[in-house]
Amino acid sequence: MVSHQERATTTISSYWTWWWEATRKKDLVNQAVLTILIAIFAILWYLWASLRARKRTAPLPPGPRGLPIVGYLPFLGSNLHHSFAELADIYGPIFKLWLGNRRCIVLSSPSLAKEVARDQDIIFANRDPPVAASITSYGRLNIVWSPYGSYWRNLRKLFVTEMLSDNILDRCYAHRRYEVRKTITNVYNKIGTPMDIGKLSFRTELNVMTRSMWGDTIEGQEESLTGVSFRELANEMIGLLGKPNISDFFPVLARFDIQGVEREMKKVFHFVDQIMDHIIEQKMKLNTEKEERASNNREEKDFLQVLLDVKEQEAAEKPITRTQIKALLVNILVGGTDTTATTTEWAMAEMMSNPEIMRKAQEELAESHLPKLKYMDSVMKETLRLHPAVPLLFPECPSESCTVGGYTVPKGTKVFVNVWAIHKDPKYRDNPSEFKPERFLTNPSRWDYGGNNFQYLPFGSGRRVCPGIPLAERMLIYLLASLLHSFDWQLITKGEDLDLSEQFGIVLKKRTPLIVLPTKRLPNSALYA
Ligand code: HEM
Repeated sequence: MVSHQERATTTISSYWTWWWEATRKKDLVNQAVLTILIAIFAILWYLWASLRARKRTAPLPPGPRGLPIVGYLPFLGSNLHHSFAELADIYGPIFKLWLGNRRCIVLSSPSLAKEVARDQDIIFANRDPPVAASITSYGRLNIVWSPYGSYWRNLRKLFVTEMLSDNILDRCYAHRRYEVRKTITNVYNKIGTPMDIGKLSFRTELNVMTRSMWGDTIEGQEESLTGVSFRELANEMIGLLGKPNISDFFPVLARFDIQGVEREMKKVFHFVDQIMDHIIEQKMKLNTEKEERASNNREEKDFLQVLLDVKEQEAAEKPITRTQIKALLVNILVGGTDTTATTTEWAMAEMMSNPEIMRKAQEELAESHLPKLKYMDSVMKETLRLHPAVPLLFPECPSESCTVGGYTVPKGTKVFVNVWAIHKDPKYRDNPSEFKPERFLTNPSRWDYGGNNFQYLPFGSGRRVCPGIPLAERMLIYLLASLLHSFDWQLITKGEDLDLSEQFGIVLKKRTPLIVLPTKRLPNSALYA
């Protein structure tokens, strides 16, 4: 029996012989016929192959149509995460829409979040910074906006090992303690006066962060330097980062800066940059003054000092420039303060609406110390479930076209993961709109912050998961526990229904600030000093 393969080989070789013969004998007719046949065959084969490939490519996800040029922008409400959740109810957990001339895809289920954050994490490890963020990151030189690659990896590693190791965080406890005690004394001195919890938390967390980063290098000097306090500048910067900007939806219009966001940010950032330079110079001056400073004594170093030491190591494998140091410091300040302050405000607001939960948390404080505050930990987890500080994470931008949930996601699409919607999906929890810390008490290891359980992602997941988790956890619990331990809190108008509505931005804020009245709780006034 002659096999198919043998038969095919015989056929090809007989054609080849014919072609060879025709060429040898210079039989031009046969030669031309053959060439045309081969060309036709090649074209047909190419068409057939590309048709098959096209058939195999998955379709784009479904989604609303929108208008020419502006896309779906005019139909979205001010709370983008709510609008996306409503569209997911209609089109399913993966849908596509155009925002201006940017194609966007929104994912709203744990399994889809897993596909991008774990199964295809390298493709989705890139981000697309808004114009304002490009300015505050000195052109993508910080951790959050730098492209995925060795620069990002080294910077993140430096941050995690030099600022976030358990050892260093425990050492920084003194800074947290100092700043939180300062806040408690201030509140005590103003007892009976209404307090804005968001502002109070922001001031405290900002001071904790700056103290951990550069100690008291410029304490009180920044205002005389720029005429504005660092707190006001940080606030303005965060406001501008969260402002919807036409330039981000229509990159071709970016150079016109129609809303002036870029101009405004450059103005604010000029002052921030000045302060950063001043801090670095002061630090370097202090170092030369204290020549015999125990430079090898890691115990004494703050984060800026560690970075300056890396900069000075000329032979360092991965040297760092002054601009990169500034980019990193600003990143940590912006990323670490508003998120923690806003979460503290939400936790207080939810507890003010649920006095029984507040009572249980205060009771636990009377009995246990910080590391053992299981109920308080559940309050924080539940707060971040209902009000995740970054509800759509930072949009990812796939580096190549790929398939997610059976649909094509083209390269360069903006991909949002609606964590807020996942957290409130009744498929995964009972009464999802109810504030109920008890749901985190049973099986707490199932609900860690590390992004391993795709039903709960307040800090994101995958390669670009928030590296600040250990610091955030400590800052959140310590401040909240201190406020509850030292004071009782009342709403200004007794029996008023607290407004718990949200305002979307780079951080998910409470629409109306939480203003409450503190009263003394501890028996001994000396405990407030
Ligand atoms: C309540 C507190 C916080 C929340 C809810 C939060 C949330 C997040 C989220 C959702 C991301 C994006 C993750 C992703 O895309 O998968 C992120 C990234 C980041 N966060 Fe946080 N964060 C908090 C506190 C902090 C703190 C205290 C710091 C620093 C001290 C910090 C520094 C960063 C940085 C540097 C990134 C960028 C990581 C990267 O791109 O590799 N965050 N955070």
